[in-house]
Amino acid sequence: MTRSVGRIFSGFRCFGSLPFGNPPLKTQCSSVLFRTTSERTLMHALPKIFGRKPRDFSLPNSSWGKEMMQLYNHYNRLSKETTEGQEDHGEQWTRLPSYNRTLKYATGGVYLSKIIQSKARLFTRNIRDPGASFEYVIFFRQDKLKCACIFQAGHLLEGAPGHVHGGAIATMIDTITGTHASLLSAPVMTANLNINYRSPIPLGSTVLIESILDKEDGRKRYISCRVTSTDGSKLHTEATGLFLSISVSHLLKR
Ligand SMILES: CCCCCCCC(=O)SCCNC(=O)CCNC(=O)[C@H](O)C(C)(C)COP(=O)(O)OP(=O)(O)OC[C@H]1O[C@@H](n2cnc3c(N)ncnc32)[C@H](O)[C@@H]1OP(=O)(O)O
Repeated sequence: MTRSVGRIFSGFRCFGSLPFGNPPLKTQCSSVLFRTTSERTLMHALPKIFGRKPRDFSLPNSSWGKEMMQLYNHYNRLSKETTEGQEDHGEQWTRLPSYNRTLKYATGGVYLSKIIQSKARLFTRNIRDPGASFEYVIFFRQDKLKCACIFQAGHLLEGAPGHVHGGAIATMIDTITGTHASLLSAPVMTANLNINYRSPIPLGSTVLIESILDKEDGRKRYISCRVTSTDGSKLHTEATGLFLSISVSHLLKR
């Protein structure tokens, strides 16, 4: 039990950055998660245990439009160039892989059924039809002071006719600011979100969501966020969030 809780905690440290996909994250997470030979063996056996390698939802698919692809290529280029050139570590961006069963994959399949029900899926990744709901990819800067998310809103996210539902926008804001906070000090939970909706987001369009760390104070992380058009000229939404780092036992309380 204690060991399982320990592994879950390790998994949370990689909450937004899982041991598959991007090489820098793989190194970071695997050093935490798979220290023993048996754990490494388990890691190699994972595809057999789960049948196949989990789908990384943050990679391009056929539904991604021109703007989504342009921005993705932009951040991807910055990630590769700075990684290869080792020029400026502060400006180095990294793509975060994204799975629909984050904690299960982050912990190499070791989890407590009390926390993860077998049918549980990450809210933003539970519709497999490409382009129907939340298409997004998050990049973070290596110094973790800034995250950038490219978000294309699918037809299932309608609120006001022809526009994205405010709750869907809030979900994306919680996702990027929560991911940002968890990169700084996982595990975290959202304590407060304040959102101002400034201009509606047309359904099917692509927007840029950027988050910055405003302040750290003990267990508290204050993160603010702006949703804009991809060229930054139009402000759609502004938000601030407070995230509190928690102990794993907090999640076991019922
Ligand atoms: C991969 C995708 C990532 C997505 C991330 C999504 C994350 C989520 O959505 S989490 C789900 C939504 N959030 C929740 O359900 C959280 C529910 N709330 C809770 O569990 C608890 O209230 C929790 C954990 C936030 C805080 O509880 P606890 O750890 O006991 O802290 P507590 O002792 O009450 O407060 C600690 C400090 O924070 C402050 N604080 C707590 N809540 C708030 C709040 N809402 N507003 C302002 N300050 C607050 C307290 O005043 C206190 O301040 P100080 O230390 O200066 O006295």
